[in-house]
Amino acid sequence: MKINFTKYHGLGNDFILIDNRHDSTPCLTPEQAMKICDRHFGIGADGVIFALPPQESSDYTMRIYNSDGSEPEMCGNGIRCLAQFLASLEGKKNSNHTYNIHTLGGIICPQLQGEENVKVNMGQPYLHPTEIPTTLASGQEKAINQPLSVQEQNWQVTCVSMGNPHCITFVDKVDEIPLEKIGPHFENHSAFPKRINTEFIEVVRPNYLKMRVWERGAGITLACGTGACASVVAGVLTGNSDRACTVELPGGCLDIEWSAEDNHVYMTGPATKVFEGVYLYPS
Ligand SMILES: N[C@@H](CCC[C@H](N)C(=O)O)C(=O)O
Repeated sequence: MKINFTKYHGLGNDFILIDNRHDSTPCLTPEQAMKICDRHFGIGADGVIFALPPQESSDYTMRIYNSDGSEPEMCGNGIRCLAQFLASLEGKKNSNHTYNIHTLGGIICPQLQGEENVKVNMGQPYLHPTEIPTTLASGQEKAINQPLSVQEQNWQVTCVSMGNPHCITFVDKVDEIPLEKIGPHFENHSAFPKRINTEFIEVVRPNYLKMRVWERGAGITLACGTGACASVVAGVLTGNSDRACTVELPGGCLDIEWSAEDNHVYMTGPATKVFEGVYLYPS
C-alpha cells in the first residue's frame, strides 16, 4: 500500500497530513496510524490527521489519531497544520481565507494569516467533565483548583475541555516537574476514565505563561494548542492570568485570547510544512 503524505508541525508538535477528501473513511486504521507515527520504524509524528469531505455545514472534516492510535476530539496545533495543508491543495496560500472544519469537538474555524500563521476560533471552553460552558459566572467555583492526589502528592487542578480534556495545574518552577515520571499517572488517573492531557503552568507574568505538557496518547510533546487555550481559561478562572496571554512552550510561543464578548477562545500561531513523500506501508 502506498500512502501520499505531507509532514507539518506546529511549534514542534508534528503531524502526518493525508488528503482523504475523496472518502469519508480515513485510509488508515488506528493500528496503521500508530505504526507510521513510530519514529524509528515509520515516518515519525505525534499524530496523523486526515482531511475528509464536509459534514453538516462545514467545508471539511478533520479526523486525527494520536501516536498510540487513540482518537482525540480536537487538536489545536493540528488544525492550524490542516488549514495550511488545505490552502496549499487549493491554491489559497497567502490569503486570509477562513475554513469551517467539522471535528469531534464541534465546528472549528481556522483563518489563514500570511505564509505560516493561522488564527483559530477554537469555540467555547467547557468545564470538564460536566460539559457546562465555562464562564466567570458564580457557582462554578467548585470546579476550580480542586485537590487531586497523584503519586502521593497533592495537586490543585482545574479541568477544562476544549473539545478534548485538559487538567491544568499551576506550579512555581515548571522546569523542575518530572514530566516523564508524573505525566502517565495524571493521564491514567481514575478520576479521568477517558484519560486526560495534563498541563503544568508557571506564571511568569499575568500575560505570559510558561507551559509543559504531557499529552494523552502521545506523551511529552513540544507544544499543545488546545492545552495552551485550556491553560489560559484555567488561568483566568483561578486569578492567575489575563484573558490575553502569550503561552511559551518548549517548541515556541502561542498567542491566546479568551474573549469576554463571545466567550470563545482564539489561538494564533504558526503551521510549518516540512516535507512530503510516499510511505510504503508493508503489506
Ligand atoms: N497536540 C494537540 C492535542 C492532540 C490531542 C491530545 N493528545 C488528546 O488526546 O486530546 C493540540 O495541539 O491541541
